[in-house]
Amino acid sequence: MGLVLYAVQSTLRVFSILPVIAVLTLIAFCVRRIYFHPLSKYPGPPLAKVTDLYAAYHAWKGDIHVDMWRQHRRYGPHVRYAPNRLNIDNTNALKDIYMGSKNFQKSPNYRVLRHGAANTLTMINRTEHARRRRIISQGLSDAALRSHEPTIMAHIKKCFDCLTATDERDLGLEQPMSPMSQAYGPRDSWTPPRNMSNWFNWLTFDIMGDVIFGIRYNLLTSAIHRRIPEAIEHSNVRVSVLLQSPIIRQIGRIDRWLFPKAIGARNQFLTFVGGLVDQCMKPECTPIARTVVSILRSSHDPLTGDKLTARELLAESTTLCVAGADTSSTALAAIFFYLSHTPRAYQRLKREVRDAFESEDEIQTGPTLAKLTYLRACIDEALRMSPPAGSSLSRQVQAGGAVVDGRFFPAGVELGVPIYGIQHNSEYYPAPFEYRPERWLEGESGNTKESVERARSAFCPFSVGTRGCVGKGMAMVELSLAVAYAIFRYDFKAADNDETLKGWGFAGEFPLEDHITGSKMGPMLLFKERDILNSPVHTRPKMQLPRIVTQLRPGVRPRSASSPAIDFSAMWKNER
Ligand code: HEM
Repeated sequence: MGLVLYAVQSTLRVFSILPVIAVLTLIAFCVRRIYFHPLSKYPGPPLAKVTDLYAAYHAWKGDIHVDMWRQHRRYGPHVRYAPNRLNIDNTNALKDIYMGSKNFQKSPNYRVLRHGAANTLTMINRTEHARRRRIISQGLSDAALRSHEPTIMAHIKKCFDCLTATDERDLGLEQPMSPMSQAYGPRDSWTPPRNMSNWFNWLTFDIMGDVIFGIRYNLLTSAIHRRIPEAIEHSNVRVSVLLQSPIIRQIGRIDRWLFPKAIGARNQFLTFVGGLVDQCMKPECTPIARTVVSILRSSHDPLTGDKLTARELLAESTTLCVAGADTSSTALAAIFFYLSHTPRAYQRLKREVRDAFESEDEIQTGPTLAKLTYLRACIDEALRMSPPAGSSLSRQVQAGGAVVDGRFFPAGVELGVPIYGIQHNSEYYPAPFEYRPERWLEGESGNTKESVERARSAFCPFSVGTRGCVGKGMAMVELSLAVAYAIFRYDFKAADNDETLKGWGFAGEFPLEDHITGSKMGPMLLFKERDILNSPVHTRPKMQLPRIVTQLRPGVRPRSASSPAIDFSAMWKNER
């Protein structure tokens, strides 16, 4: 009996000291992370030094890009933003991490972004990635872009035709549109306010569907698939949290009950894209024009001769679709937001574009568009202030360590440069919260060659180096054509009650919630057809440019002697 009592008492004693052991272990764990970690000498938010749940919280909230910027203002250029992760806010780090030493790989956390097989964006291993990228680049090469351009332009025209439709009922059309000129006459009064985030989401998804798969989603004209961009936004909330703190998924899949809506949305999207790829892979599917998938199906790695398997093709096309649509629509919404709230820039851009072209059919990539330096400056300035992917893209130091910004970092540590943060660093951009396209133009507003180069050196909305955006050329074509076309053909202005400006914007900027890419609202804009007939007569000589074919899926654009092959890389050569 006494023995039993003794056993019970001992058990109770052990149980009573368990919480004490747990607390001591936790303290030891925190002390180790704070004081005995290779990053312990770097400052940062106290909670972030102990757990990556700090970063996960801001990813969930959507203000991680702004918080990273804020922490640099508080602690300086080096901020420990998670126990094993350091953010560095200068151009030395941008060069060293993304463009310099080969001793970096993407953070293993990128695995949470995978849909089934690994893809170019989520691949960690450098050699594997290089092989895959050599194949993917063929689908987005300059030659491929030239064949995609008429499709892109046709969707842009359709978008503005729809959103300026005289008949409001047309906005919810369930049928594919009839030829635009018949269905939509010119509008000579202001449209009601249009939510441009929606319109640009629909536009860019239609473009990606057509260019990648040769399939029309028709989000611009039909409500049937409009839930897809929303589904991606929901899904991104969960994934952005897991990217910061993958342990949330590893511990008993608690993400399933934290984000049930996001998981449902992801499955909805994957089923949708899976269906598209299935259609494209059928032998009888022969698209009218070249699509990215049709190019990738027949491409092989020039070094190894490898081709993509069906599974890899699915993973790649899904990624291209998401990576390309979401980001470009955010960029477009930001550009229109800043133009509609900066009359000086808007007026100057109007003059530049309207003087350059005599008819909308002249608007295409080529020497004239490339000469529109203010247009390019307006786009860059919007990408600087509201980068569609604004947080820090972590890279892991490999065996042997790496020197970054003059300091040595051992293997296993993760480093990154916050994109929104460095693009708001006043060392590179005086008055960083002001929309000033002129800052990109040498000789204007006191800009010197050095000051413009300094601004360029920190500009990284597409990231830089071998893991920089493979779709940058295509994105810049989309943005330039859409802005030039809208400016040429319409007048637009912000709605008086533009909700975009209220509530969740930061320092008067276009408000973005950063969940890997930015989710957005607005701007609310009104459009009116420009009165071309009564505008001042152009005095410049008419340029000999070929007309572009405007119907949807027109095939490869015809070339003539007056239409030299365009070197897209040269057009955007200032970019890295
Ligand atoms: C304004 C539009 C765009 C922006 C701001 C943008 C931004 C970026 C950024 C910052 C990265 C690096 C991501 C990282 O390291 O984690 C990236 C990578 C990537 N982007 Fe874009 N992107 C845009 C448009 C596009 C388009 C149109 C496509 C496809 C057609 C695309 C496809 C990709 C792919 C596949 C990668 C992975 C590249 C690699 O790791 O080799 N993006 N993009």
